[in-house]
Amino acid sequence: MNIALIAHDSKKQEMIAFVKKHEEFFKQHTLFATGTTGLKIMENTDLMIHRCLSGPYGGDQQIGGYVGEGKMDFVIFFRDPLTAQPHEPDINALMRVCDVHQVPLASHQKTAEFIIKTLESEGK
Ligand SMILES: O=C(CO)COP(=O)(O)O
Repeated sequence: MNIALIAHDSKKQEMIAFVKKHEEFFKQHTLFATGTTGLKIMENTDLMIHRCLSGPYGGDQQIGGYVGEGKMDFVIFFRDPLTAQPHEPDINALMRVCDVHQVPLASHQKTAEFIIKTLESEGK
C-alpha cells in the first residue's frame, strides 16, 4: 500500500511516537509524507519516506494529487484542530479529494490505530 503521513507542528511528536510504535507495519508499505513530517520521521526511525514539499508550500496538494490519481491508499493526517493554518484551503482540498475517491483518511491517532489494526488482521 501507498501510505501518506502528515502532522501539523503540535502533532509531530505524537506522529513520531505513533510511527515508531507501528514501525514493523510501516516497513511493509511505501511511505510518503509532507516535507517536515517526513524528515522528522526519518530522523527518528529506520524508515524510508518519499518526501513532498512542506505542507504550507504545497505538500498537502501534492499528496492530494496522488489521491486523485488513485496512487494513495491511506492517508494518516494528525491535524491540529485548535490552531489556524495559513494553508487551510489546501488542507480542506486534501480531505475533500479523499472523500471524493473514498480513500481512508485518519485525522487523528485513534482512527489511525483502528485502521492499522484492521489492516493487520487482514494480513495487509
Ligand atoms: O502543514 C502540514 C500539513 O497541512 C504539514 O507539513 P510539514 O510536514 O511540512 O510540517
